[in-house]
Amino acid sequence: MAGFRDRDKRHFPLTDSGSVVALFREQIEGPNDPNLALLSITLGCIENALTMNRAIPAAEEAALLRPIFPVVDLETVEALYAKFETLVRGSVDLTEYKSTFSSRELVKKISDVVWSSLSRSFKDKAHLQSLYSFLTGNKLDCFGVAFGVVAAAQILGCDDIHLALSEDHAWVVFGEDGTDTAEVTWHGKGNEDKRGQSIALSVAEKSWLYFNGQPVICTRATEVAAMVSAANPSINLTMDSIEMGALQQELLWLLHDKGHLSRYPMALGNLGDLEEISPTPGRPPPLQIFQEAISVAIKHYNNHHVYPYTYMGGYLYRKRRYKEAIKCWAEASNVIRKFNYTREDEEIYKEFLEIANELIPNIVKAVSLNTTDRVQMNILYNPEVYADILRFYDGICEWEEGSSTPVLHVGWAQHLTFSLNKFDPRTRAKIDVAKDEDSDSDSDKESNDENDNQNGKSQKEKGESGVKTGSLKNKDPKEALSVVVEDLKKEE
Ligand SMILES: CC1(C)CN=C(N2CCN(c3ncnc4sc(C(F)(F)C(F)(F)F)cc34)CC2)S1
Repeated sequence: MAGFRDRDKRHFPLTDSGSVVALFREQIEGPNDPNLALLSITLGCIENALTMNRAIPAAEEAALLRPIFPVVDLETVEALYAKFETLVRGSVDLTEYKSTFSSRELVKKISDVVWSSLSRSFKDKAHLQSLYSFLTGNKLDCFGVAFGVVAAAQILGCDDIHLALSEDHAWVVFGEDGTDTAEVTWHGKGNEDKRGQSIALSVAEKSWLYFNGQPVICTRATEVAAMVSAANPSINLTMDSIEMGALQQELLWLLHDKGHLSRYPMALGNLGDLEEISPTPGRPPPLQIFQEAISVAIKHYNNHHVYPYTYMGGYLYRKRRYKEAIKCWAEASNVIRKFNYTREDEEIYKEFLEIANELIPNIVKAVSLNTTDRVQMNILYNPEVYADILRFYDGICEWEEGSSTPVLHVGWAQHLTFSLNKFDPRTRAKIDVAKDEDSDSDSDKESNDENDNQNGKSQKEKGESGVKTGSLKNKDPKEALSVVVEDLKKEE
């Protein structure tokens, strides 16, 4: 049973990042499970102090010699912890739930306790992910609600209730073998929340949102990693708190060194981004961290995560390593083609839209203008780059195939033709698009659809009800693209 122990209290007052790291280190090293509520309140308190109401530019603040890192007093954290514990224990009568393992009813009850305390205000602002926000402002974002349910479960001694994460949604797993699932928060805008329902219903749609059965299942330590990853150093749209970013980076390295990021690609991606902003001496470069995230996704999640490739692609794009960036985006598309697009997949749709309609056009514009840089110019004469752009689009076409919601529209075609036409015609003639072998995509898509095939519907037949878009696999690229462009124009 988690509680605020004397050994925890000894760390307070926290006066600098080192004392915060020491508290997290002791909590993670055990012997007991880390206390999620204690750590979330503490981290949220620091984030609040470092990012909220910091109207004065840092330079002036420094001139005022005002200490920036907040002192976190034991009384503050203890009072908020007691408030959370009183709310949770006061609302859930455990004698009503007899079994050793948690039931769906208990999970729903805990979710209701968090849910009913929320104010009805704006939910997708920043800094709404911690229990500090919940306890001082009754506000949580959708991740924060899921995290709050798990922190409350820990206080109740429900050690079988854990956080499950996809790339854009969070839910919980529970029960004897930890395979029961339940929605505990909402997702996106304008979607009715499905709290209490099991996820199985949604995974049937093979949507990216539910990862098609490959979510990150957290332990208490990975739940600490999620809390740290969800910390938000931004002060406003243009400024980040250096101190909060540095603290987040130090905590992620602590978790990394303890092996708690070894099944959490997005946290590794976050760490890679932080290392790009401010490299830690003696630590691996960002690219190596992004590569580690990709390897984890391949090893543990059957290569069903998109973000490891877009983390690396974004980094390479910023470093003007355009050829390698485009290869990453082709790999990202190779992941998304395994899914069917559903209306709750907007976040990843926006990701691919930005790559196709902004980043790749910017690259072909930049290299065709910048004729001095031979290396960059060569991109438009490089059949591999051209083939990777075709692979990128082919994955999106396949993503759309058999989906209930269309992905592509004529705007995509305009950017597609703009980008491809910038390539030298001889280069376009050089590539050999794989004919319709039994490529892994068929097996991937089919393996996802085996239940469809079991009830007699092949992917194609299933595709009848969905949107049909030409896939490039078995056509000459130019002919295939003209099919895609014509189809899209017809829809206009
Ligand atoms: C390459 C990118 C566009 C840069 N940032 C990306 N992020 C930022 C960090 N991020 C995350 N980073 C760590 N953990 C999680 S758990 C999670 C989520 F499940 F969706 C939740 F909980 F619903 F918000 C999201 C997320 C989501 C993806 S992807």
